Parts: sequence; structure tokens; C-alpha cells
Amino acid sequence: MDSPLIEFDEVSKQFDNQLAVDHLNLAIQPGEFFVLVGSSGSGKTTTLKMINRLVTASAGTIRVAGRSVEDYDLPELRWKIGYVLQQIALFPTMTVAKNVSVIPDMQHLPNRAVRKLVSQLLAEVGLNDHFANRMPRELSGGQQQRVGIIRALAGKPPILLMDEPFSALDPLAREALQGLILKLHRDYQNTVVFVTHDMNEALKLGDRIGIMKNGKLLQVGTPKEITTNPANQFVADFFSNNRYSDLNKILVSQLIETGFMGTSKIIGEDRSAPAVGRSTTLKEVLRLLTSTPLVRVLDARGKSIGWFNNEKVVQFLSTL
Ligand SMILES: Nc1ncnc2c1ncn2[C@@H]1O[C@H](COP(=O)(O)OP(=O)(O)OP(=O)(O)O)[C@@H](O)[C@H]1O
Repeated sequence: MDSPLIEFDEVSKQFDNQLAVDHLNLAIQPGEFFVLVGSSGSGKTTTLKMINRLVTASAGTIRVAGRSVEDYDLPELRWKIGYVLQQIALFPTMTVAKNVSVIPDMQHLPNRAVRKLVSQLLAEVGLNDHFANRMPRELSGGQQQRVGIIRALAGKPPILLMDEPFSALDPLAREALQGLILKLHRDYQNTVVFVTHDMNEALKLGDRIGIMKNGKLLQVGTPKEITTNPANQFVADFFSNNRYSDLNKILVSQLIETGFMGTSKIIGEDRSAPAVGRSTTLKEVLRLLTSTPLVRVLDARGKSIGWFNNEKVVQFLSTL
């Protein structure tokens, strides 16, 4: 395995009377999309801000690319790390193009290259060149957030920190931007640390998810590990608040009707995969998927009608 890009080693943060982060140990690998999830006040934002030194740890060490963040020169550290917030403070008196160019300009990229980069980045997030000369107040919330994201990406930082970036958006804009950030993550192969209080969002986006409570990490795992094996009652309850209360009550037929069964014949041909029927529970499907990559779905006559893999099931869970 690669060495971690971001490491927390016994990290704590004490604010006056409040222990916001409590002996945190965590290693995030290069290229990973890591989601920190937890209820309000659990310490997610503080954890994120310690990575780019917006908050200084009271104890322990945070390493980026093997070096303690304390040993970096601050601009050098911040250039490695893009940062996107819920309220995307775009500079209100600067055009969209100027907002996006802030870091490339600081990096002394030639003007022509900056213009090309801005145009390319705008296109990536579905905004044409006319947007380049608009002012932030002339954009919708979703468009502003798109500009906030490409502004953070413009310096090509290997790490992107995102703090509830979509929580102020309506559900449609939110879904579009979730898809977009996954695509950009694939294209740029950057490492993303994403904070949310929404478990559905975490399941949809994360390669791995860390669940926080009272400054502690309660569980770290893939969406599948967390859904099938909640580490304790709090994690289980966190799911139930997000309507995962009873996976025994959800049947395969519901996944079929909502379009989450795979139908590609090539994949479904694997006869060695275990089979389920329309009335099998989702809990059972998840249990099978812990030891096999594929589960076949048979109709009442035993004819194969489709399949599930982890991706399909997690996509379904993220819609609940
Ligand atoms: N600058 C500060 N001074 C004092 N206490 C703080 C400060 N920042 C955060 N805290 C406290 O630390 C705890 C963790 O806060 P943090 O913002 O990290 O939580 P969070 O999980 O991100 O919450 P939310 O989802 O509401 O943003 C909270 O109790 C908060 O009140």
C-alpha cells in the first residue's frame, strides 16, 4: 500500500472548555475520497481545519505527505490544499474569471495560460465562457458553488478539503454537484476530505467514511462495511435517523422497481454467484455481498433476471 497522504497521529484539539477532537488516529491514502460524517458539534470541521492549519492541534501530529504540517511554510501547505466551504466566500468585487485565477496568478502562470485554464475549468462544471465576466452576485447558489469548486481546483492541489459544500443547495443542484465532484475526483485523481452531516451523501461519495461523535472517530470503513457492520449502537442509530432502520423490511422487489438491479447480461452470467429472489431482504443481499462481488436475482421459475453488486446497493441506499 502507498504511504498515507494525510495522517493524524493521536491528535487532539482543546478549545477553552471544549475538547473538540479527542485522540484522533486516521490515515488517508493518496487518491482517496474520504468522508467525515457525524452530528453537529462532533468535531468534523475542526479535524478538517487542522489539515490546512486553519486550526492548530493542541496535541499530536498531523502529517501531509510524510511531513508534519507544523514544518511546512504556510503558503506552501495551503497551495497543496484546496478548500471549499458551505458559504463559498467568492470575492464579491471580482469577476468569476478573477476569482478562479487567484491561485494561478499567485503561482505566476502566464496570463494566456490562466485564461485557457479558466475557460477549461468553467466548461468542466457546465458554465460557458459568458460566465467568466459575470460578478458572483449574478450567479445562482449552485453556480456560485461550481465556481467555488473550480477556484479550489485551479492551483491543481493534490488535496481538496470540502466542508458541507452542498448543504445550502436545493436537492437537484445538490445531486448534480455530487455527481460533478465525483467526476472531477476521478479526472484529477486528487485526495478529497469531505465533511457532511448527511449519511446518504457520505454513502454516495465516500470510498471510506469516518463517523465522528464527541471528537472521537467511532468507526472508519467503506460504505459497505459501515452499512453491514455498524461498530456500535450510535453508528446504527445514525443510520436509523437516516432511514436505514430496518434493512429487513426492504425487499429485493423494491430495488428492482426503483431501477437499482443490474441487467447487463455479461456481468449476470456468472453462474457461481449466489442467487436471491424478489422477496429476499436487503439485509440478506448485503450479507451475501460481504463475501462475493455479485448476487444474481432469479424469478419465481428460477430464471436469471439481473444482479446486484455493492455499487448498485449503495446507490440504492443513497436514495433512501
Ligand atoms: N473556535 C472555537 N472556539 C471554541 N469552541 C469551538 C471553536 N470551534 C469549534 N468549537 C467547538 O468544538 C466542537 C466541535 O466543533 P466542530 O465545528 O468541529 O464540529 P462539527 O462536527 O463540524 O459541527 P457542525 O456540523 O455543526 O459544523 C463544538 O462543540 C464547537 O462548539
